This record gives sequence, structure tokens and C-alpha cells, in this order.
Amino acid sequence: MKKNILLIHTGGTISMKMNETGAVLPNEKNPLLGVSEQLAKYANISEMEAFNLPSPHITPKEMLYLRNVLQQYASEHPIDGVVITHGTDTLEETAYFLDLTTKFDFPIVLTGAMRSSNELGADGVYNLVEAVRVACSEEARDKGVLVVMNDEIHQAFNITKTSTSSVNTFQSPQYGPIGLVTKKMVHIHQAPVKRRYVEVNSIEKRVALLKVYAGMERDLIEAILTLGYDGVVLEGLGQGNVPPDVAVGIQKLLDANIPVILVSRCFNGIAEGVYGYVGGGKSLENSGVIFANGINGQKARLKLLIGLNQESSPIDLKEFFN
Ligand SMILES: NC(=O)C[C@H](N)C(=O)O
Repeated sequence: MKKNILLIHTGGTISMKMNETGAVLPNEKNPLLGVSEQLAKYANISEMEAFNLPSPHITPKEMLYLRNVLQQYASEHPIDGVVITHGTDTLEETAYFLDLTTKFDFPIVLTGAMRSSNELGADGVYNLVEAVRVACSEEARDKGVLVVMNDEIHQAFNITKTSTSSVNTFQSPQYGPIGLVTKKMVHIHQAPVKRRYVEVNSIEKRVALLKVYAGMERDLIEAILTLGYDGVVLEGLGQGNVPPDVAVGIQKLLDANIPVILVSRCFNGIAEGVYGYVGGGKSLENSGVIFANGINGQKARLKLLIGLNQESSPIDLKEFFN
């Protein structure tokens, strides 16, 4: 029997066309709308357009809106899986946001394209067909939010965009893809990383993300205080270290009860408190900096934002990030 799949479009290159000057732009009418007819042989598709935005225009508010659309739809209709088309620039962020804030057992699959709909070798409809096949698959149930592009299945937790233009852009640096899509089957070969569900109903707080570099000074860190941010994620050096002057700025934030989360600017490996020199990760940890376990900066930022929005039942951030 055919599965019931909800297909939600949000925009991105998969929904764009290139004009005669070579500019890739959203169209008034999303060229993907109506694609459900081509997908009918795989599933019963209900199609909706949540918005039609380039993904750099998407904010946590749109992510929360998507979560709410999903919850509403699932409470009113029988549903076996969801596919969301999305721009690739921030796709990993929306995927991770939904991973943290939903707890359905059916698959939620995000996909996109690196080439617009009228370019030679456009990858959009191909990726979409594969995403629908994964969303229909029994194997993909209970695996959290997934990203399907270029014949691979990845977990939201680990995936990141690694190339500006290649169709092979999405990679999971720590663990690799958790599965493959071939012409004939959907195959998941790795157990997913354990998920954590958080109930979130509003996104009001402000969290910044700063990259640490050699010779960085404390003024940018102190600006977090003066600009009124509620928290900051730092992409530290190596295993999670910062220059000495940055450590002075961090102490000021901690003294003002502003949470400071540390990830590594290396895209492989896990940041942890090892070094005891001034600005070393061990010293930072001792002063109250929290290490984010194996997620990248943009995802740690969303996690902190979600954590800080638990106002009715405040969350222990240290425990949350561990
Ligand atoms: N390939 C893409 O989808 C990139 C585009 N700039 C977007 O994220 O909307």
C-alpha cells in the first residue's frame, strides 16, 4: 500500500530558476509546486508551500513555524513521513532545529539542490524522489530528522554543508552517512546518535556565534554584553582553546551570567577541556564555559537558543550540552 507523505516546500535553489543574466532567483510561482504528480508512483503526496525563501532568509522563527505546521498536520491527518525541500545554505540548521524539537516516529527528511531547476544536470527533482523514497521506508523510522542528497542519508546532528557548489556538498564529518539510496533500495547501515527532545514554544532570546582566531582580542567578546545578547557560542581553536585576551572577555561574560558555549572551529573531532594554560580549554571549563559535544557552531547556537527559551522550566545548560 502507498504511504502518505507530506511534502512541504520552503524555497532554496531547488525552487529557483536561473535567468538570462545568469542570476539564480526565486520565482513568483515555485517551479516545484505540482511536482507531486511526478511523485505519485512512490506515495500519496499532500503538498504545501510553507514559504518560498532563499535559505539565508530563514531564521529560527521560520524553523519554529515549520515545527508547528508539522505538529498541527500530524494531529489531523494520517501520516507516514514528511519531506521538506529547503535551501542548502542553512538546511543543516533547520534539520537540527526540527531534530531537537520534534519527537515523531515517522521519518522527517530534508532535501535541496545545488543546481537550480532549469540548469543542466539539475539535481533537485532527483534528490526529491530519493527523499520521498526514504520517507516511505520502514528502515528510516525512528532515526530522527534526516537529510537526503546525492544518494546519501545523513543525520541532522552531524551533517554540514562542505562545498559551495558541489552536488556532493553534504557530509557528516564525524560519522559519515548513516545510509544509502540506490536505484532499488533504501539502506540504513548505522545506528543513529541518541536524540534529545525539547519542547519550545517561542524563540525570543538572542544568541551570537563568533569564530576565534589567532590574536583575537576581548572587545568582540565584550560586545556580547553591551549589545544585550543572552548567550554566545565560540568556535574555539583546536580542542577548544582561545587566546589569553579572549579568556579575559569570557570571564566578564560569565561574571554577568551570560552562558558561553565552546565548540571547535575544526570540523572534525570533539572540543573538550584539555589544556590548563591561560585560555586553554581546561581552564575555561573550570571557570564555567560549557563544551558542546561534537556539534558545530551553528548547531550549538540553535541548541543554546532553544535551551534559553525554556523559561517556564529552565534547563540545566551544562547537562543539556552533555
Ligand atoms: N543551493 C542552495 O539552495 C543555496 C541557496 N543560496 C539557498 O540556500 O537558498
